Amino acid sequence: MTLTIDNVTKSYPAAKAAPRLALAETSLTIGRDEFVCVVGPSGCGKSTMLMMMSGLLTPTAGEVRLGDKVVTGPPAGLSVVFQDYGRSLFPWMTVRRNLAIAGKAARLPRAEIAARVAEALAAVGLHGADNLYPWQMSGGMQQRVAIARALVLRPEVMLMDEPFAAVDAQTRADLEDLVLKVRHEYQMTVVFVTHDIDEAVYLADRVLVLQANPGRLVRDLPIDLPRPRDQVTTKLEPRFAQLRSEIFRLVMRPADAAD
Ligand SMILES: Nc1ncnc2c1ncn2[C@@H]1O[C@H](COP(=O)(O)OP(=O)(O)OP(=O)(O)O)[C@@H](O)[C@H]1O
Repeated sequence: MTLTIDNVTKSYPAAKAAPRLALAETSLTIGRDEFVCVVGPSGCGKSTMLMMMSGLLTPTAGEVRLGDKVVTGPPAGLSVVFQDYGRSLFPWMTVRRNLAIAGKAARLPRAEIAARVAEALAAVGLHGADNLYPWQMSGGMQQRVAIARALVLRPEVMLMDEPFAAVDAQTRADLEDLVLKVRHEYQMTVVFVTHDIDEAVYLADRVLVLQANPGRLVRDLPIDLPRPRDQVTTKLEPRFAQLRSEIFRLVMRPADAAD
């Protein structure tokens, strides 16, 4: 399904000041099966854009569409994974129950939920972890559980908001490869917000660069690196370094610099 942002503006009300313009007049289309990373300095509206795609926030002007339907609340066929797995998983529930709850909310039959939970746990490499509690697992394992829970819905679109920002470098590299694998297996469109430019270049088919004050899209850059990707050889490619420098310059330049 195509995800469309059509001339979207978002401002937040402020108590004793003019509303804060978080994202200004932004338009873009994300095609089926694309992997799009969103980068930009802090406060440029990355999470705001993602939350409007998820239907958890409403645009002040313009519209978001999934397929030909305007997004007015959390749509079917779309899952979100947040950075803070500690808060998004229920610590008093086993892994199996944490995943099953997503299927119950979608009113799936019990047998279907059980099959999807097993499938999702196998997809993230946690086969056999059903009866553990989140607090018995490492941060990386908990984020795998959060990804598995998103997969239970077999989403067409997965939105990820800095999902690997809180884990160590090796775990992060493993999780990056995991997300490339499950994206392929579940044939999902992925929109992935990150502060890490290397991560964006490694994962994405396209990188969207935003700038702040107000948040706006300044570059939509195709990532022409060969697939399948590999943490060592891909990151040592001269083209990887060129793309990373181009994006770094865009992210770091002053917001009022001419295009
Ligand atoms: N609920 C809110 N109420 C008021 N202002 C908000 C709210 N959420 C975000 N903002 C403001 O909107 C702007 C964009 O915020 P947003 O979190 O989308 O940026 P971001 O690029 O994701 O930032 P970061 O990289 O630091 O997470 C910021 O100036 C932020 O302070």
